[in-house]
Amino acid sequence: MRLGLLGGTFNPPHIGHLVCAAEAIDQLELDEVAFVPVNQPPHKEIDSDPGVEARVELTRRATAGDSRFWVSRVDADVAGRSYTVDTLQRLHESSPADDLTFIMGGDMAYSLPTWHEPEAVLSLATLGVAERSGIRRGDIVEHLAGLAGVDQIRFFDMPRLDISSSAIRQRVAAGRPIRYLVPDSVAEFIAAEGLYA
Ligand SMILES: Nc1ncnc2c1ncn2[C@@H]1O[C@H](COP(=O)(O)OP(=O)(O)OP(=O)(O)O)[C@@H](O)[C@H]1O
Ligand SMILES: O=C(O)c1ccc[n+]([C@@H]2O[C@H](COP(=O)([O-])O)[C@@H](O)[C@H]2O)c1
Repeated sequence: MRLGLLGGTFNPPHIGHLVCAAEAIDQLELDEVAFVPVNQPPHKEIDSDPGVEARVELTRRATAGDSRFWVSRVDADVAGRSYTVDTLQRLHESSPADDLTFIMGGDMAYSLPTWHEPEAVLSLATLGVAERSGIRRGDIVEHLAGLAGVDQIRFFDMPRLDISSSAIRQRVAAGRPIRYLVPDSVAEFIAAEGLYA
């Protein structure tokens, strides 16, 4: 199977994540996309973290309407920080026949040289990079030149959606609406649990 992986904090998931995954399936010819909520990302503290179980539940709700999407606990179950190279290694060991594509927004691709063992990441998976926030593929390729396996990167287009989880949290805190920016079932859980208020 050609399996896409979209890793993130998903605090909360929003339509930018869903469009990104759907466009990756379409343009990179993937069969499915597993959303991978991370317990603790390697490079940042999670702002207003409701806990990994709440973020897993939010991600389940966000992906429930599409049979090609599912939620993997491979990083949620790791105590402490998880590095993508380890995540890919675990997935490769559990399903060696799967062809893995690690999907990310262009902003994340730019940071790849600072990741833990980026060349090993590129040896374990294709990188599927969405152009986002005006970051151009030429700039990314130039920035990553010199990394072995950089030819493993595949780009795909998506409509620019200027939406981020931080902006959603700020809206909730300010009492502004988030309807249409997140699936209704996500907004309902945020309201019911009083998240980000
Ligand atoms: N609007 C968007 N368009 C395309 N890709 C996105 C968008 N928002 C997030 N992504 C990508 O989804 C992945 C997971 O992102 P993450 O869960 O950290 O969301 P975020 O909105 O960037 O969060 P935050 O605002 O809290 O930093 C990353 O690869 C990120 O680049
Ligand atoms: O492995 C690394 O060094 C590494 C560094 C930065 C980000 N990542 C992964 O990239 C994904 C998106 O990160 P973020 O910050 O948008 O949540 C998520 O799965 C992170 O674990 C991984």
